[in-house]
Order: sequence, then structure tokens, then C-alpha cells
Amino acid sequence: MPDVAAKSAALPKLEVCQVSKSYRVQGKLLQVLDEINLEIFPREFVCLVGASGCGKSTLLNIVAGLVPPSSGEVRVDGQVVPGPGADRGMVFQSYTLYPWLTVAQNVAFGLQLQNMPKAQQQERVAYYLHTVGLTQFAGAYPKQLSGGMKQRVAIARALATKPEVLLMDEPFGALDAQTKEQMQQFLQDLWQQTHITVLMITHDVEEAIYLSQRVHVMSSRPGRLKQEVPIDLPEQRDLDLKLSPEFLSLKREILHSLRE
Ligand SMILES: Nc1ncnc2c1ncn2[C@@H]1O[C@H](COP(=O)(O)OP(=O)(O)OP(=O)(O)O)[C@@H](O)[C@H]1O
Repeated sequence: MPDVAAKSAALPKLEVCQVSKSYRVQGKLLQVLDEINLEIFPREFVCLVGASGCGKSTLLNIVAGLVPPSSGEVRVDGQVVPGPGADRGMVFQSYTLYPWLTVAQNVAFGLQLQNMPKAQQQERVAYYLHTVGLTQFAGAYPKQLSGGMKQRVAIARALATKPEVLLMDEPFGALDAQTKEQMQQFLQDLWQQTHITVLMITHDVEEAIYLSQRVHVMSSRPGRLKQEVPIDLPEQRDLDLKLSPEFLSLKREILHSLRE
């Protein structure tokens, strides 16, 4: 975790500046997000937690450039981002692999769009398939994979273009409890290896604490960031940590904040 001095010296990797979002629904203005300000520093893993419908996906989609904000802006390395870009890799909750492409072709998809030479693509794909432990499944099709494996392919695909920030929208929300815990351990280990900057949304408080250095709690209607909770737990984590008094105390604090 960046200590306070190191953090203040570093420039933010990702900035969400005064972002608000409203939709017009049946002639009325529905304010979904109200003046969201957020800074994420290089190598940080930050989670947003909030009740269903509080605007988490809307915020992440704005950061990804998939939805325009009504006001405010998003910056990566200090530059305003006007739309989607290879600097932000995205992993969604639902499986978004192309069923007609093999695992390796799915991971190569963004590289092809960048017109990367074939040999370099193969090298990059092999590296990221190894990173997510799926080398043996390079030639398999998505329908031959379990839910957890599909999400590992989606993560490899998002990482393959070497984004500055990885954005994750409830990536384990569709998995059973046991697979979900395995994937949390997998993502924790992956982050230890790559130290990529991550912004993830989840409504699973334990998952947020286990994975992050900071958790932001969102309130609803309109969505606001109401509390920032630093997660002062050791960087190296295993699942037993979830039973420790420090972990349970953080969980209590965040659950209380969500209920207020
Ligand atoms: N395109 C849209 N038009 C109108 N309203 C929308 C649109 N997209 C989202 N909303 C509304 O914005 C609010 C926030 O939705 P959003 O999906 O961002 O919440 P969320 O916190 O991600 O919810 P969940 O955890 O259930 O996925 C909801 O009330 C939703 O109905």
C-alpha cells in the first residue's frame, strides 16, 4: 500500500473529477450520480461498494468511456479521456467472451485491433494465458470452460493490451460461493504479480476488503461517495485473513456505513 508520503508524491493514475449523471426517465430527471470525486494512485486496488441501484455500474461505465457523464470528467495520467480507450481494460460480470473464438483468439482480440504483428500477439497471449493459469486451454472454446475459467480468460484479455487501469464490474458476481473465493485468491495473487492499478465494484463487502487497499462506500439516490475506508491489512493475504479480528472490524465498519 502506498504510504501517505509516497501517495502524496505520486500523481494519480485515475481521476474522477466532479462527475454527475442524470437520466431523463418518463419526462423526469433522475439523478444517478452526484459530484463524484475519486483519485486512484499507481498500483492501488480500490473497491466501490454500495447497494443495488446506487449507480456503481454507471460510474464504472463513465470511467470506461462507455457512458458520457452529464458533467465532470475522467482523467488517466492527467489527460482527460473522451471515450473508451486501450488505457482502460474492462472486465464485466457476465461472460463477454466471443463464443466462436478460441481462448487464445479471445485474448488476442484487442491486440488484433491494434494491428500488432502476429508473432508479438502470440507471445503476449502465451504470457497472459500462463499468468492466469490457462495455457492448456488455449485452443478450447468458451463453452468448454467453467464460469471461473471464463472470467480468467476475460481478465487475461483485459490485461493483454497492457492497460494503465483495470476496471472490473462485479467480475465474480455470477459465480458460486466456492469458485468466487478461489477467484478472489487468484485475483489477489495476480495483483501481487502485476501490481496493476485496479478499480473494482462489488456489493460483496468481504470481497472488497480482501482485495483492496481502500474501499469507498456509495450512498444511493443520488449516488455519492459517502465514506472512504483505508484497508490497513498486510499486502500478502490469504483467505484465512477473513476470520481475523482486524478484518471483521473493517467489515463491521463498512456494513454500518452501508446501512446508515
Ligand atoms: N440508461 C439508463 N436510463 C435510465 N436510467 C438508468 C439507465 N442506466 C441506469 N439507470 C438507473 O440508474 C440507477 C443506477 O444504476 P446502476 O446500474 O449504475 O446501479 P448499480 O449500483 O450498478 O446496481 P447493481 O448493483 O444492481 O448492478 C438505477 O436506478 C438505474 O435504473
